[in-house]
Amino acid sequence: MLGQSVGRLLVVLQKVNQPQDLKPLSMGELLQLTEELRSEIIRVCAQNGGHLASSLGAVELIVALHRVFNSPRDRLLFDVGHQAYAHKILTGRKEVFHTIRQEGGISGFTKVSESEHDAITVGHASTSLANALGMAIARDTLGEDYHIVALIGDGALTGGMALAALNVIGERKPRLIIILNDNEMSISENVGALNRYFREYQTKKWVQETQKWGRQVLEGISPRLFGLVDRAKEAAKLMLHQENPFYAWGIRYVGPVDGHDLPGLIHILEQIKELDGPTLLHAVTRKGKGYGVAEEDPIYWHGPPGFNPQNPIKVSKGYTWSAAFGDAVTELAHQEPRLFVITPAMREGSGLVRYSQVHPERYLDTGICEDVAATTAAGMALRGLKPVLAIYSTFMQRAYDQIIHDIAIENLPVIFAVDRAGIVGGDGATHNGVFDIAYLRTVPNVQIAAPKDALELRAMLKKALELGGPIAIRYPRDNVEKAPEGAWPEIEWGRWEVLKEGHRAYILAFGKTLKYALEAAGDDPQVGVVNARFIKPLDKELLKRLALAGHKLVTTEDHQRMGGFGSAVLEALNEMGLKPDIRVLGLPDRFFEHGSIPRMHHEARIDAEAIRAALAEMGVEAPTLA
Ligand SMILES: CC(=O)c1sc(CCOP(=O)(O)OP(=O)(O)O)c(C)[n+]1Cc1cnc(C)nc1N
Ligand SMILES: [Mg+2]
Repeated sequence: MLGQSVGRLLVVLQKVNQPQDLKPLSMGELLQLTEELRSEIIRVCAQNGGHLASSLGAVELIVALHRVFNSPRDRLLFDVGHQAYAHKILTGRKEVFHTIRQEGGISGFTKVSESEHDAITVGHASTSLANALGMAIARDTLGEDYHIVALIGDGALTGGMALAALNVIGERKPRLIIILNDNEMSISENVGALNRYFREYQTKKWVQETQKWGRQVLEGISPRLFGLVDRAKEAAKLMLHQENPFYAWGIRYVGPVDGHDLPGLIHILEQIKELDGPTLLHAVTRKGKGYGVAEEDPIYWHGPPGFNPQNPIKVSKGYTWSAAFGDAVTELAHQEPRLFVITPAMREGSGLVRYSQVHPERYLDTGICEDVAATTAAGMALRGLKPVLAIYSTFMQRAYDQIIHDIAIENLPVIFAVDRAGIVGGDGATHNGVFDIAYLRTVPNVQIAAPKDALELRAMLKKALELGGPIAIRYPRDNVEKAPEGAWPEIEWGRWEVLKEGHRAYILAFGKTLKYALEAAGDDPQVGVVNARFIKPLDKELLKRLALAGHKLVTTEDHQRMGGFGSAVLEALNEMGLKPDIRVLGLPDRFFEHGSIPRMHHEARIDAEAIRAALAEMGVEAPTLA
């Protein structure tokens, strides 16, 4: 069942370019608009890929928000921002919506520099509430008057930033509205005590509704009896209300309401906008609403690649580094009973679905809270486990202090399986994993490695378990050749690998840029290639040997040049009093938006052409083709 939205004519949407165009529409037109928005979101996600299920589930909420409030005067904040496709269409970007996440196109998340209607720049979860708090304080301090509404998903609400912001909001009580978009899903099924509570609460709410029905029946029989039931109902409501966690946070709670009931949402938002202080509206939605396959499998359709909207079938992304990690750690856990894997809400993305099924007793999804995940790993390590924290490079930024304070100082045996290291493509600047070498290598005790293939990944994981201490093993968003099951090669820790000899120059590369190095060297006898698979510690012995032999050196990395691997090499050469001719290639000091990874690598000057240019600058010209 596809859902009625596919391929609709955009009759009402033709009349809507800006949010104020919603005001004169009839309820019938608004309802049709929701279907047309769904049709447009499906059409564009089919061609571009993107966050389909999340955006389909938030359509009514977004139409209601733009009907009731007045963006950009009123500030509408979207947590993570991946569910805001309808918002983008309704706020002057209808004509460019088809460029979303494409080279030079609009961002897949809300972005302040993209539109006055985008209140915050996002991509990482759980930031909307603190932003809303700050905006409310600014508004009130400056004596201004406008509404602030933050739409946050149940997954994003598992983030510590969000929960801590509630604590501050509930005490300061600024006038703001929080809409909890509760679809029981993060990317995977949502986790956590709050999530469980909401499920129970909804059941209790059903009981309340049943009581209401019962009251109407009783009213017909005996007003006295009705009075008893009414008092019982009030008591139940009080109990529910007091049990309601937002009550403890000092935040008015309204709900749960049907997040797809557009008239109901508009009505209740009209009421809530008049209230002072903080109000949380709990809206229950269905992820993927209106598109059958996405409703049935919101996990796959959370962020699918392109698809045929008339015949949407799942496509395999090929064998990825994430899958290689998942296979390796699933096998390793059979060999090492103390191994325990933690993911901060990225089970699918980190390749852990099978691991979580094979070793459920040694698997933890903490929800979207990388800080908690890291320190939980510390606690496990302190008491004898060997935790592996599977974490994206970009999201590990959320755990920086925990890595230093809770893990590195005591040199605890925690392995970081750092996925999506490097530029990631469609998700853009908020998701590029291009800072981890810089922010990790300055931390004492932390070691950093980057395997060239799935076999080296296995070798590094196994060796890291033996070595202990905090060890980050980083790998890119890419496909990789599958390693044979049961293959556990040895590796000489800290030693680089010469892949090709050269008599004048050597390229030092690792991870994704290794293929650029091999491409640049080709069969040029002048130029050698080193798999610099250990970033900390460097292989200073080999580095010294190359420098003393008078070789020119080029380093290249899919990471910020500042503070990256090349910086480490320069520091080491300086320490050793060596001054070879060297060029350090890496990402320049700016952000890279969404787009084609190879093209961005080319633009960043870290690819084969840039390597050859650097060699030529040092007098090592590529051999002219015979
Ligand atoms: C896009 C992205 O990177 C998403 S979307 C998402 C699930 C959000 O669930 P929520 O319930 O808030 O929304 P829903 O999809 O509408 O159900 C996660 C975990 N992530 C990855 C992620 C991980 N960790 C952090 C700090 N930020 C993000 N964005
Ligand atoms: Mg959700």
